[in-house]
Amino acid sequence: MSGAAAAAARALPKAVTFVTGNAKKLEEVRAILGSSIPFQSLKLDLPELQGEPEDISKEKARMAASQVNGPVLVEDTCLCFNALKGLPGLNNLLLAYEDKSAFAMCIFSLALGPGEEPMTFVGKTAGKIVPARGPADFGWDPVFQPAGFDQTYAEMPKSVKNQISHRGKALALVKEHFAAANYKVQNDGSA
Ligand SMILES: O=P(O)(O)OP(=O)(O)OP(=O)(O)OC[C@H]1O[C@@H](n2cnc3c(O)ncnc32)[C@H](O)[C@@H]1O
Ligand SMILES: [Mg+2]
Repeated sequence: MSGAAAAAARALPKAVTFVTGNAKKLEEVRAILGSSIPFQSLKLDLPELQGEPEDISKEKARMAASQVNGPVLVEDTCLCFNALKGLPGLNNLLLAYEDKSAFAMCIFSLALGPGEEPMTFVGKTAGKIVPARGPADFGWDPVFQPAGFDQTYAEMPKSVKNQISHRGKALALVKEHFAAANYKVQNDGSA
């Protein structure tokens, strides 16, 4: 991707499709992107893949782009306390460990269409695992307390979470990319 400086506008056949089956994610992505990147959302049944997070994400984007036959954005998130990925009983498992540090990581991959090499955008937020506090309506939000804050993700206002979160940071990079790449949508998502 080197040397592709402030390019001429690249035409996209339609608006970007954000592929997810997770309503809470979608809510946050909507709030963070606002009107900066026009997108529609779609739930696709994609196989669960194995491998390195960035490779998984790229492969997910490739599959989604061929199914959608257009530009797609996909996202994978993990609470990276080694292998423990927000499983029920997480807290009890972690009682056995002295080190409660963790980080939330979000990887977005953007594929502009079928056969196009996906680009990835990673956001990380460091913190620690704590006994659950706050509303339990989104995954592991109640047990993740970001570094420098005394509230868990679940306790803080959404606007604060979105500003400092793994997802917010990754989407800031996506936005930068869109601003620099100057994509032009030919048919504004009416498909
Ligand atoms: O369709 P996709 O987009 O893949 O959605 P998913 O629900 O499968 O989402 P992931 O595999 O990326 O996420 C793994 C788990 O982490 C949870 N999760 C993702 N983002 C989170 C966040 O910001 N806060 C708390 N939990 C989150 C999510 O609810 C899942 O249970
Ligand atoms: Mg998933």
